[in-house]
Parts: sequence; structure tokens; C-alpha cells
Amino acid sequence: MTKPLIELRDVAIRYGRGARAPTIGPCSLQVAAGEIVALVGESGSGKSSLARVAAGLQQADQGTVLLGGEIAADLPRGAARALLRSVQMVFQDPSNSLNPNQTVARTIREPMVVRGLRDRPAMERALAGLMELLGLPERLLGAKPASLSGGQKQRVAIARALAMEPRVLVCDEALSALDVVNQLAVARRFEALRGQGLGMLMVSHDLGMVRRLADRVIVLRAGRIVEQGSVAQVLDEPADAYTRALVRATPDVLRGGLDLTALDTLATQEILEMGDHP
Ligand SMILES: Nc1ncnc2c1ncn2[C@@H]1O[C@H](COP(=O)(O)OP(=O)(O)OP(=O)(O)O)[C@@H](O)[C@H]1O
Repeated sequence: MTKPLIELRDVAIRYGRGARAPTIGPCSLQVAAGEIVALVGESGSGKSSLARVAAGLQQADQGTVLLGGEIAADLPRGAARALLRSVQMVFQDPSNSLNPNQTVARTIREPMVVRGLRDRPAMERALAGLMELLGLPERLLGAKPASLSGGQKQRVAIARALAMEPRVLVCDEALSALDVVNQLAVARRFEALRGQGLGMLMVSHDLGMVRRLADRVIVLRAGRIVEQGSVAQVLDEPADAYTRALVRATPDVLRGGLDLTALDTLATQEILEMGDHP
């Protein structure tokens, strides 16, 4: 059997020492190639903490993180770094994650340099490919974040993450700050990337988007996984009382997924052009 791209085994995180210090876990989860797994739960339930551990940005206090069946710390330094680079993270607010002094081109080229790409023409081809994939017009290559719309900034952040050629993308509310047009455009890109084998762990409050994108849903409450299963199982027939409350707390229109039927008939480029007014 192929190994999951990411596996968290009995991962626990503890913030501080006192009896009331927030504790998350132990939690176990897996993301396979071409699979989108959603982490949902109320604010403070531990979604972002687990996402950061999965992305290698935070150390767990207990448990193991396996990437493609391997533990980075067990490998020689170069191999460990390459393994850790196979997971990239996209955050909610691109304004905080992009360097305000760097152009779009430099932002997206940088990870290519980090992963060792030295061939300039290959780099330019990869840059052009990512710009096209994310619906970013060429004229933005020399632009700095301040002159981009929120949607464009987030698409640059996603292009930068993909420039590392990750096997898994960890998205922490990556679509929440976007308007519905940009959400749909990016969701379509994620669907296409999943088709190419990319795995995704997505943290989201938006059960409509979870229904659209995710294959499986994991429900967290107060640092513990209370339920997990397919989207249909968890969102339509939740077994756990907390999941039922979470689903019920979402307005009908969002629970069923946003009605994007009219927009969905348009080509992605048309959708992006609608959303590209800075
Ligand atoms: N760096 C930190 N130091 C101390 N406590 C923290 C830290 N990060 C998170 N916590 C605490 O850990 C718990 C889980 O936080 P986390 O951000 O992982 O939850 P979340 O489900 O992602 O919440 P939200 O949906 O509001 O982003 C919370 O009680 C939070 O206050």
C-alpha cells in the first residue's frame, strides 16, 4: 500500500505548564496523495496548531510526524530538508505572509532557488506556468504586494507555495479572506491540483467550501478529534452531538455549499477577471 503523504501519529501539543494550559491531542490523522482532508471545529479547538505541526512549522510535544512514511529527523540533513519542503503552508492573510518589498516574480522564484533550480530558462518557464495556473497576468510580475488586490495576493502566496513543488499543501483558512469569485477560482485550482496527486490538509470554518472540496472531514473539539469520515457521513449524518451542533449552526445556504451555479458556468479566466479589480 502507498504510504500517506502526511501522517500525524498521536501528536500532542501543550501550550504552557499549568493545569489550565491549552492541550491538543493526542491526535492521529493522514492525508493521502490526491486527497483533500478538512479540519473543522470551533475557534480554539486546535486546528491551526495541528496544521502547523503537519507543515513542520511547529514542534509537537509528543507523537510523530511522518512524511511519505519517513521521519525527517531520522534522515541526513539534506534529505530531511528536502522532505520538509514537500509540505508547504498557505495562511489566511496574504498581506502578512508576502514580503512587501519583493516583486511577484521574485516572490515566486525564491522557492525555486531554495529547491536547487539553477537553470534560468526552466525557472522562467515554471514562473510563467504558475502565473497562468493562478490566473495572474504577466503584467503583475514586477508588481509589489501593495499594488495587488487581496485575491491576487493570495494567489501569489499559493503560487509561491507551489513553486516549491510540494506533495502536500496545508491551507489554514486560505480562502476565507477572499470574495466568492476568488474563492471559486482558487477552489477550481485546488481541484485540478488534487487531480494531479497533490494532497491537501485544509483548515476551514466554511462548511460549504468543505463540502465542495474535501474528500474527508475531521472534527476537532477542545483539542480532540470527535468524529471523522467522508464529507457525506460527517456533514449529512453526523454521529457526534458536537458535529451535529456545528453543522446546525451553519446557515442552510452555506451548509449545502454556496450556490455558485451561475458563476460555475464561466471559464476560470473570466471569473478571475471579474475578481481582479484592485
Ligand atoms: N502560541 C500559542 N501560545 C499559547 N497558546 C496557544 C498558542 N497557539 C494556540 N494556543 C491555544 O491553543 C488552543 C488551540 O488554538 P488553535 O489556534 O490551534 O485553534 P484553532 O481551532 O485553529 O482556532 P481558530 O479557529 O480561532 O484559529 C487555543 O486555546 C489557543 O489559545
